[in-house]
Amino acid sequence: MQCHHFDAGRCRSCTLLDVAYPTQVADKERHVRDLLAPVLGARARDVAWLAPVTSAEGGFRNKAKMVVTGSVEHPVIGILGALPSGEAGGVDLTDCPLYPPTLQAAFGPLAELVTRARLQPYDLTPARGRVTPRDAARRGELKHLLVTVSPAGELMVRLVLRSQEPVARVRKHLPWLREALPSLAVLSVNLQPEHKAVLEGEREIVLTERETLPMTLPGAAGELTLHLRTQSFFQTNTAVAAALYRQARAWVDDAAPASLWDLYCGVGGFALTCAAPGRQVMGVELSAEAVASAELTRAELGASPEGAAAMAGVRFAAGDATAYALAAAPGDAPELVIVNPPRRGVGPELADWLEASSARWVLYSSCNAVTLARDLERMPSLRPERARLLDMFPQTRHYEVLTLLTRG
Ligand SMILES: C[S@@+](CC[C@H](N)C(=O)[O-])C[C@H]1O[C@@H](n2cnc3c(N)ncnc32)[C@H](O)[C@@H]1O
Repeated sequence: MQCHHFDAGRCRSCTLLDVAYPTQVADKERHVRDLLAPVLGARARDVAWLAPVTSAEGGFRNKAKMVVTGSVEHPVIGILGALPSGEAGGVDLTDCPLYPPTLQAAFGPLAELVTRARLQPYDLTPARGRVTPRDAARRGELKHLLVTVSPAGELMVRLVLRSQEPVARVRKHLPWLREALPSLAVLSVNLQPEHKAVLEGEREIVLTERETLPMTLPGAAGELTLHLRTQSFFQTNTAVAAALYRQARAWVDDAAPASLWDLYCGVGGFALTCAAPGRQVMGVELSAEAVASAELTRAELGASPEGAAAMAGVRFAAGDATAYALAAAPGDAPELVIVNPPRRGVGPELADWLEASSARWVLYSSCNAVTLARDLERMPSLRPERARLLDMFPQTRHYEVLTLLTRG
């Protein structure tokens, strides 16, 4: 992949851009095997590694998390980086080649919305000394633009604002935005009043009638449409996410558990893919918005004659995954537990509970092999039997790895 921002030194996010793609994938597989080898010891030889799932080298990111700098008249949508002058400032990344053309095309109309609705970009540089009310007023309103594109090319746009003050102006210009950006499905304002480096706040105001973005993925048996509400996690690379859920479904079907949990379930990708008639499925997730998204998909799938039997046993709950597991006696565990935690891993408490539990299989999907190795160390009774690397994040050192652990 070629990138003029990388070549000019304006953006260095793609740390592997100089490395040929097949070498990136081979290095990642070596990395995860090397990390797991000391933890697994002789058991490392028994792991059946499937060929890695590769990705398109560019245009694969379904979500842009952009900082907005510059002025109302000339907003800069991109990142905070080093300007040629050496000072920190906004770097325009609207043509970043990691985004598909449908996502790149959204930034022109969105920049114009900033100007029309007078959305003063927020000054994200750290405040020096005492901040007077006048300084605070000058610091602006618009912090980030969060844009997600669905496989059908529809968009969810979230404006992260300091306060509610500009919301009426955004509403006023919504009819214009719909015309300028016909692919707009969901527009919302997220309020993040604090002056700190946090991407988004807790409060969300949805300005469109539609509240969810349908993400239609090729599934194991036909298509699967997952609903995505605001404030819900979705895997970054839609095509590789679809492959991840298909692989999970294949391994779960081989194990054929009568009951399973999907911990850290997000909008329910694993739970809904792995549901089957007669199978009890419980998804647990911290974000209430993500759980509402998963519930909506379950209801939709359950309304069709083909889906009704599979969805009959599916439930979701909002809450902490570890607390949910620890509230159950280890002997009451389901036959199979899927875990897909954030980068920090499942942590010692949940790993110890899984180790002591009656679960016969754990399907662990990890975006950080360092914490995966640490968690596996605490689960010596659960032996990785199959594993597969899925290259969710080309051009970077990151990757996803899925492994099926079987109680030895
Ligand atoms: C890597 S994402 C996986 C989401 C989902 N499995 C998927 O495929 O899209 C991790 C998820 O864990 C959720 N999460 C973070 N901390 C959690 C916790 N303590 N308990 C439950 N869920 C949590 C996040 O909101 C996020 O949706």
